[in-house]
Amino acid sequence: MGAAEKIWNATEVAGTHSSGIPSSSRTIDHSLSLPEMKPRIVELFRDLFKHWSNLDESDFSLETVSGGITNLLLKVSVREKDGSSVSTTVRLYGPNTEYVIDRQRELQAIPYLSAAGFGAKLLGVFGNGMVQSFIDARTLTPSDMRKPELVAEIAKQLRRFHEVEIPGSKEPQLWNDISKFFSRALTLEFDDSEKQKKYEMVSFEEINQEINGLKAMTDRVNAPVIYCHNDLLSGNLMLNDNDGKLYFIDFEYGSYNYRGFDIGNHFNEYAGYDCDYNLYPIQDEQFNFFRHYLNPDTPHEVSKDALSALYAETNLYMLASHLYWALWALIQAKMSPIDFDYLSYFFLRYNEYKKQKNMCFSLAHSYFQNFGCSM
Ligand SMILES: Nc1ncnc2c1ncn2[C@@H]1O[C@H](COP(=O)(O)OP(=O)(O)OP(=O)(O)O)[C@@H](O)[C@H]1O
Repeated sequence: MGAAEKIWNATEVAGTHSSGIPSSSRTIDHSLSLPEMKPRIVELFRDLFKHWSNLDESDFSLETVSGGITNLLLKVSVREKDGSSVSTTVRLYGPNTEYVIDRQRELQAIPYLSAAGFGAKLLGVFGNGMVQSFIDARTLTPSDMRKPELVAEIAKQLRRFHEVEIPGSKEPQLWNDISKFFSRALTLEFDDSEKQKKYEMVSFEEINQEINGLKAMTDRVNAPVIYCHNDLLSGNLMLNDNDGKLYFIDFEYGSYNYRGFDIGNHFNEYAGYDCDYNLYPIQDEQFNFFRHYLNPDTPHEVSKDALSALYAETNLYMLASHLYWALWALIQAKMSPIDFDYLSYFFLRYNEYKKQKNMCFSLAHSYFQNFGCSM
């Protein structure tokens, strides 16, 4: 058993899931270089993991895994006294990410998701980040994500994910989050005059009407409320090619939410990093996903009506995913230190919403006519 597992088991034995995780109030400055960061990370590890407190600084090695769009992710390998090596990741939360991410919500859910076999194991938390186990797998690309054999596996796992119960409120967060993002986005001011001009082109009155109209429409759909990942893009899916194990990672946006939102949001991610929405899955591809999601053991037994119902639900909530990330991008345009054209990203997502709206609404209307209001 590796040390990481030893720590994990110890924390589980120590008591209820969330209370047993080692924690430290230390923070690590995001802007330091790796050599400057190293002694601070070593101190943090000594603080969190007492059985590593006697190791030398030279027993620790650091490398960057990813800048991520949101966080800085480091791989920290620890050489133990017996010569074995344990690999962990240290995630440093990006500055100002608290404007769009509820860290308490994330930390509350991780131990339960982890106990159900999802994601990396949570080993420790600190002032501005967390330590997790290192997953030995490769990150999927957007084109991997649509390969039929992987689609089946993703759909099955998403179904299992949606069955995890997280204690606390079961209230769906979609419209609460959209409303929070909307209020925050409404009163931004940019020092850069070009950005300010672009921002002033946003019609919040129109967006508000769209939010209300879409909410009224989705309220007519009886979408199950379950624990959702809410950000299932290819970068959050990892695959170990040797044993075929697929990992869902990064639960920052996880919450109780509508089933159709999680699936529709995942389908939007087929557009990939170039945001080519022509790559959105066609009906046959969606049905393939739905079959494995609805009936993982006997996918070919799913009825046509069940497929049509989930099709209408998913494609209505797919619109909500565009509104959600469009408003998120406005806040990021102001708050994020990352050099990315978030304002253009707002227009991209909002224009795609407008482009798809009529098609998705008429799909839902014809579903309501044929099958009544409840799906
Ligand atoms: N526990 C882990 N073990 C190994 N690699 C990991 C682990 N967690 C994340 N990664 C790698 O780092 C990348 C970024 O991680 P993550 O998605 O958690 O960061 P992020 O800043 O939230 O990114 P984004 O905002 O783009 O989703 C992942 O795509 C994956 O390649």
